[in-house]
Amino acid sequence: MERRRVKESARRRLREFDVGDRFSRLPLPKASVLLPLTVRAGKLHLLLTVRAMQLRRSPGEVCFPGGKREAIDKDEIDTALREAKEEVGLQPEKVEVVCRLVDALLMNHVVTPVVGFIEDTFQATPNPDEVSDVFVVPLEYFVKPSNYKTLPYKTSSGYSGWMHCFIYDDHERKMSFKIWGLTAHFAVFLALVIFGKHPTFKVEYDLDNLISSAETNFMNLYASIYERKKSNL
Ligand SMILES: CCC(=O)SCCNC(=O)CCNC(=O)[C@H](O)C(C)(C)COP(=O)(O)OP(=O)(O)OC[C@H]1O[C@@H](n2cnc3c(N)ncnc32)[C@H](O)[C@@H]1OP(=O)(O)O
Ligand SMILES: [Mg+2]
Repeated sequence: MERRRVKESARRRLREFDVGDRFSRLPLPKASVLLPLTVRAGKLHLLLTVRAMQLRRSPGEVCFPGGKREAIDKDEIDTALREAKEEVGLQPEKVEVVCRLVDALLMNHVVTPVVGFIEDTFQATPNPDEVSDVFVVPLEYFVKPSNYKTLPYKTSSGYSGWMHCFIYDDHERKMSFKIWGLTAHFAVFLALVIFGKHPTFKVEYDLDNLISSAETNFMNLYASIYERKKSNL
């Protein structure tokens, strides 16, 4: 009963923030990630992966199941579900897709976060070519962390800013995970959407206008990178 209530309240909030296919036609290559939500002990948790060390890009970093769009994918949701199946053995029919949130930019790709509920009994089977570990974090950690800092960054196109960095200690497994950059950006936004409260650290949004400020941030970043590219042609 508690599980049903927690999911219903999250579902309602998420639907208000669904961008649908609003950003689908941006002329950049596409990638998607799945933000898999599960309810454990009455609380929402997010499933995350650790990338295999032999991957060319971002080896050993924490990220969501996901990857680049392929020709067979009909939309961003298809990409996220296909990649989640390939990487952690999650069957697409076992995911209740709820919404797409505002995109982000990484490595010249538009990355779409797709949010879905998965069963609390799901047992991941990581594909060792791409994933070395799978773990879950209470979603609330991304608004009320015990170990948090910001990291500066600068893109090759000259854009500079800062990013969130969380250290999450999984006491049961006696392991620590560093969650930062794009992955932390999506986790924080998801937690803000669902909990609708102020986090214990500074964020890049106007919390009274979360949807419009997230879209404005994205379009400003897009314009600063993409318009600069066009002017270099
Ligand atoms: C601001 C900078 C940051 O945020 S970095 C901070 C911390 N890191 C993060 O937040 C991670 C962010 N990155 C991501 O989420 C992902 O890289 C995104 C952008 C979603 C792209 O997905 P990604 O996982 O790289 O792409 P992908 O899954 O399509 O492919 C990954 C590589 O694996 C390869 N691959 C594919 N299938 C197989 C297979 N069966 N066996 C072996 N290898 C396989 C792909 O060819 C791909 O390789 P490559 O990257 O093209 O060299
Ligand atoms: Mg991947």
